[in-house]
Amino acid sequence: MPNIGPLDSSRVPRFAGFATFARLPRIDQVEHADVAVVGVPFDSGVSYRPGARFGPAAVREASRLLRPYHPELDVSPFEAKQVVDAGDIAVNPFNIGEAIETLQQEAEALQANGTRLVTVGGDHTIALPLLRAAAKQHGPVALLHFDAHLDTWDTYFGEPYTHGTPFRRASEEGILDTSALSHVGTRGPLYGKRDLEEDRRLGFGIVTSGDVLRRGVAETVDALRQRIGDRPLYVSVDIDVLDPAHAPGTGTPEAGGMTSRELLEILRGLRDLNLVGADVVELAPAYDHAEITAIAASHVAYDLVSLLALEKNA
Ligand SMILES: N=C(N)NCCCC(=O)O
Ligand SMILES: [Zn+2]
Ligand SMILES: [Zn+2]
Repeated sequence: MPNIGPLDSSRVPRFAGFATFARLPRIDQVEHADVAVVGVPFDSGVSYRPGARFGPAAVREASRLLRPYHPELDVSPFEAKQVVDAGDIAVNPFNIGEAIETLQQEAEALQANGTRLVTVGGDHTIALPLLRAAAKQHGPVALLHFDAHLDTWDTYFGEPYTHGTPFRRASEEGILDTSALSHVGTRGPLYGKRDLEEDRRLGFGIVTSGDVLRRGVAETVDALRQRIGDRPLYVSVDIDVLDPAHAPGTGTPEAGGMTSRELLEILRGLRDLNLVGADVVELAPAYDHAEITAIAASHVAYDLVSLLALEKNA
């Protein structure tokens, strides 16, 4: 049986009908999903502008124009694999601890039959339970973290579970492979030099936004690939890695970021690694204009799905 693809846009115009990611079938319309795009409308962990809870709905709307063939990766992801929209994982907006537990359980349940997840947030808090779920299946994972921020801070207002702390917690929990951790696109003022020292102590390598500019995409990709090797890899994309010109719709914007072209080019350089899961987070549509950020996020999600579609064992 061929995989069920998106709605035929020559019969039903793209702008008509329910918004699922890329107009793909819902998870209950297929017997087995190889790859699922799933939303997590949660933003109770933010430190500045709220609104990422509306990210999944905005990505679905902005993804209506995505087409079924990826020329740069030479793959038709929805033919190669059964890709679905798994809807949203509903979590408690008033209790971060409970939300994290629920999300971990639901992600584990979705993954149980070998389905690989591309999760659309939601704020960056959600990366922690998603990493826990990935590590449960694959052991400690290599992490490629695209973000203006380190997100390895210890606490905010004494609270350990926030969108600025997921990778500190993940590191403490032993679910990251500390020999292959990279931040990409880092920039902006910090609280102090100690932020960098502590981050380095956790094992992270940093490719700043300026490094990407100076070294270019090809050298950046080479260095990242060498570090990752054949380890199980989780990719976390905070959309604020992009310059506010490319992603105004986000909660903690920082000037001097990457272009969406650079980000997509780097992602395309990641083919034939052992990608086990990914997320795109921190899209806050209320600050967006003309869907600039939502379109960027939906293309990032499409590229991540395409990378998973190329995986031999996914
Ligand atoms: N956007 C994310 N994930 N984190 C930003 C935290 C930066 C801060 O409030 O100091
Ligand atoms: Zn960030
Ligand atoms: Zn972040």
